[in-house]
Amino acid sequence: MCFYCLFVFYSVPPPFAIVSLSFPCPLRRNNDVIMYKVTVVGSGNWGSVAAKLIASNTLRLNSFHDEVRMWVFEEKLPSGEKLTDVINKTNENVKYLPGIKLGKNVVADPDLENAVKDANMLVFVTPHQFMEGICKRLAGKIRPDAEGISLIKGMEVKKEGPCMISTLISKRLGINCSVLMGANIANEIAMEKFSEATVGYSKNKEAAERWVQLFRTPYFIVTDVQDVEGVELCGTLKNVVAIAAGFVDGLEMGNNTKAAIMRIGLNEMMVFSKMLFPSVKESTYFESCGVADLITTCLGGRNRKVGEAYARYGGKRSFDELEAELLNGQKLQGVLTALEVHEVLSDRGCVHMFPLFSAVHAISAGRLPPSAIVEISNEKPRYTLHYKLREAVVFHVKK
Ligand SMILES: NC(=O)c1ccc[n+]([C@@H]2O[C@H](COP(=O)([O-])OP(=O)(O)OC[C@H]3O[C@@H](n4cnc5c(N)ncnc54)[C@H](O)[C@@H]3O)[C@@H](O)[C@H]2O)c1
Ligand SMILES: O=P(O)(O)OC[C@H](O)CO
Repeated sequence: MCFYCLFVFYSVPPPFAIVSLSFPCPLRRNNDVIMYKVTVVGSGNWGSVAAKLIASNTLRLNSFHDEVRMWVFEEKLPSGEKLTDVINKTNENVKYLPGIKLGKNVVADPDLENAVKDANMLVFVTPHQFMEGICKRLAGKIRPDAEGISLIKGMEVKKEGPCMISTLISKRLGINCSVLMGANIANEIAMEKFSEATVGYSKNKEAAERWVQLFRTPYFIVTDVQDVEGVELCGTLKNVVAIAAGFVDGLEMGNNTKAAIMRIGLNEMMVFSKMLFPSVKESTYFESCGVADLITTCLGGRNRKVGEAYARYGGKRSFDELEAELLNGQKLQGVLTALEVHEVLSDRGCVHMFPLFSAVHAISAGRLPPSAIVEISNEKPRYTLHYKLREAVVFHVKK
């Protein structure tokens, strides 16, 4: 029900309200049936901004239910109040997105099963390490006609091999799952500064277009590409490069070195993606999810920030400690992803093809000093990009 209808419902005496509500709502452009109900699973920094973007559109678009439910991993604030209660009272996520109103139609809900039960559009946006547990809890509890989208930048490595988060969601919940990635530092989008994003889908173009409609605003431009793996791997792997960029900042190596790290990183991202999924399109790297996200994350992201601090302390303080000190409950993805990438590379016997990814893992695991990150950029490249791409694909086919 829209705000006008709610107003009629509560302020007009019952018999007249029923008559009024049986006419088409004057605030709706036509009398479409409302078909889609959205729940956001996650309420961190990006999760809260995603809820804000979506909530501004569900109010405007006929086919979406106005209310947007947002699942909150409940926690107590220093005041003793519950985060969910404070969000619902103030319309602000005071811990993960202070100072920004989410929209009155965002309802925070600490009960995961309750939050998803009526939704047929599920937006997943939690740190990737929590998704396995969340999927276990949700299996069999969601609508069978639900569609999913993952905004999560990360992957899992299982015994059977690497598993993208959208695949985990698809398999565990039995639903189609697209992805949305891009140059999207959440705090900037919260302030409605212009940015772009990419929706990646595999088969269902219609669903992808609906996601574009749900997220797109005049300041948040979303396009779709048929390359779900390419888009998701861009978002996942750039976090490893961002850690490297942070090391370079901490070592005060300057802009040329950082640009070199970004170039080498992009190269490794492309080769790694092709190795896992030969179908990944090179053009995807020129969408917002590719080179643009790599740039923004290496300039202004949280992975970069904590990587910088790690190098400034000469590797003497752990990432966990620095994350807790600098990010107030927000989570880094890059260190865990570097480990996951390393496991894939070791398993396939091709660590040597990825000196930057491997150095980030070795440094963050404390086996090399932060300065090792620039030593690898002194190495003569042993392959051209095309040679590497070919080798990666051949390797994949052999496996
Ligand atoms: N913040 C950004 O700028 C940004 C932008 C684009 C994509 N992303 C991606 O979005 C995803 C979510 O990041 P975010 O920034 O919204 O989160 P965040 O790092 O700001 O917050 C951490 C969240 O995890 C929750 N949490 C803590 N323990 C948990 C548990 N055991 N189970 C479930 N949840 C738990 C916290 O309550 C909080 O909501 C990540 O994959 C990130 O890479 C973030
Ligand atoms: O702050 P980071 O490093 O998690 O990066 C945020 C976004 O992914 C940038 O698009």
